[in-house]
Amino acid sequence: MNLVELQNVSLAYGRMEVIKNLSLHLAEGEILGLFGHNGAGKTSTMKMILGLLAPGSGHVQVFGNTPDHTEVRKRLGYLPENVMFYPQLSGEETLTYFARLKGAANHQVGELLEKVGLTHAAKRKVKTYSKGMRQRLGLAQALLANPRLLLLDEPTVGLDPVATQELYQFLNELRQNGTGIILCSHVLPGVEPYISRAAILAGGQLQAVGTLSELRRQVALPTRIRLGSLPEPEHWRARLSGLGFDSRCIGRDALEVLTHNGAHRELLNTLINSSEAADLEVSPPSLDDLYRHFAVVPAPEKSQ
Ligand SMILES: Nc1ncnc2c1ncn2[C@@H]1O[C@H](COP(=O)(O)OP(=O)(O)OP(=O)(O)O)[C@@H](O)[C@H]1O
Repeated sequence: MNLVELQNVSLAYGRMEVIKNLSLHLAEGEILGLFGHNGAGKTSTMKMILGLLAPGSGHVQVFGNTPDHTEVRKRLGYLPENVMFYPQLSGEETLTYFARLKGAANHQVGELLEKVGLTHAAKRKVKTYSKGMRQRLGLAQALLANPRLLLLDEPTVGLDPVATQELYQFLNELRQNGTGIILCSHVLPGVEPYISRAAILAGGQLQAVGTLSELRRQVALPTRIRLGSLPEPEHWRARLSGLGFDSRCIGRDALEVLTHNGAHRELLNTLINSSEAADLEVSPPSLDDLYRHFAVVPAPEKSQ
């Protein structure tokens, strides 16, 4: 059974339709990256899964039930885009409060504070927390009661690079234990290795969904080859041009070549057999490249 199932869902605020005929699912043990421009409809989609907004048409099911079902709420964790807490409560009091609301065991409070690296600040009032600390507390709150489904809206906002990587590794562990995760982020490179599938929204419509390999097969985007540590980049540029490859200089001693239709294999053969073999980096189209290709906003609906 899918943890989340959206079938032909549409949603309007007043007369403005912001989600159009959206069908999407999330299986157990999957991390689905939900991507799109500002105003694409990511948060609205999450709110429908949470039962905070009802679709105008179509169906939303969570664990096979309607989202407002009490059992659904108990097994769901949510980190909103803007985390808000009572400023006068300490981190520990905040988490204890949410633990009571969610029926989570008390020992989870200390464990989760430890997990998100806030033990040292547990007794401090939340109003003295930095942005990243509030975000960590928000994550701890979302993880109370061991949810089977996690909805994370921009979870890495305010986190430093190490904390961001730790968060993704932790989400990966949860995924391996069967938790399903939907996460929205505008920072694509960091999340790329961790998502099972990407769903790309633009103007409230699903433009593409699939694993990165599936999305790559749908479009003919170039493979990037970067040649570094070249003693004479201009010499190499001319040589590559003779072989029919356009390249551009990157910094003092590197070149980048964009190859199409599998031509990177031919180029790699040539380069590997060269006596001056340089540092080589081969990159298939990235999540960022795919996003730029698919997230095309219909003109009248551009970013709000
Ligand atoms: N309460 C509301 N009332 C009216 N319109 C709204 C409301 N909330 C969102 N919208 C509109 O719905 C559309 C989708 O907004 P939503 O917040 O879902 O986008 P998003 O993809 O999460 O954007 P962002 O990346 O900026 O967070 C936007 O056009 C937005 O202006």
